[in-house]
Amino acid sequence: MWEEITEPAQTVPQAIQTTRSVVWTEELLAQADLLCAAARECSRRGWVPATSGNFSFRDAETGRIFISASGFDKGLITPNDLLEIDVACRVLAAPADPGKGKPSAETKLHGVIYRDRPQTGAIFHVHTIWNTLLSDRYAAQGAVPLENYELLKALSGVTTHEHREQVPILENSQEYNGLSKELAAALANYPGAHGVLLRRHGLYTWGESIAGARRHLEALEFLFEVEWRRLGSAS
Ligand SMILES: CSCCC(=O)C(=O)COP(=O)(O)O
Ligand SMILES: [Zn+2]
Repeated sequence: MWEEITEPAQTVPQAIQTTRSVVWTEELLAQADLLCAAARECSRRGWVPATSGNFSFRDAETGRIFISASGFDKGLITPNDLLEIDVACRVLAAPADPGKGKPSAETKLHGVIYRDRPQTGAIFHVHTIWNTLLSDRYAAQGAVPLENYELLKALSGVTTHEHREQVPILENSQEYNGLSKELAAALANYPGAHGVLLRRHGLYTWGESIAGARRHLEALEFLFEVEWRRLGSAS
């Protein structure tokens, strides 16, 4: 485990006016624990280096959304590092620790996915070597094609390896209003997609539950590595 480093975040989201701390029910806290365990596992696998990555879940019963705070080591995340937001990405409640009072810089992207994929129960964002390389390699084509792999069946709704999964690629940007519109367009243009890549940045994937999002993440990252190695051995 890395020692905690308390450097300030490089990207500073909007200032937050919040007067209350997150109120956890037993059921929500169990989900928060699951999300944080998955995020820490991503860190152990080297998928969220140097404070990158962000994670959220939406409770199916209440519609309440919780997202990771910005700019800290996600390998150390606990439920105390989650903020509650509404569908418009306004902060409703924050951790008591003022250093954790800002939601992910990429909160708006989570909001677009929850809005435009209404069945979504969790969203994971990771920066891996394979997704970063492939997002650049296929940028001109606009999407990474993954086809005829057995592990495609780990993606919800896919029942055969004879499937062509397209993972759309967006140009990276620090301007999140514009990027949100690009993301909404990609979700509309690729209705079957289980993830979206930001070029030279990372992957967003989601699922109907935390376990579903985690399964999609593992499958896509496995397939990205296979695809990159296949391209290398083919040239
Ligand atoms: C050093 S990572 C740069 C920001 C980023 O891409 C990311 O995934 C983490 O941002 P957050 O505000 O969610 O910590
Ligand atoms: Zn990122």
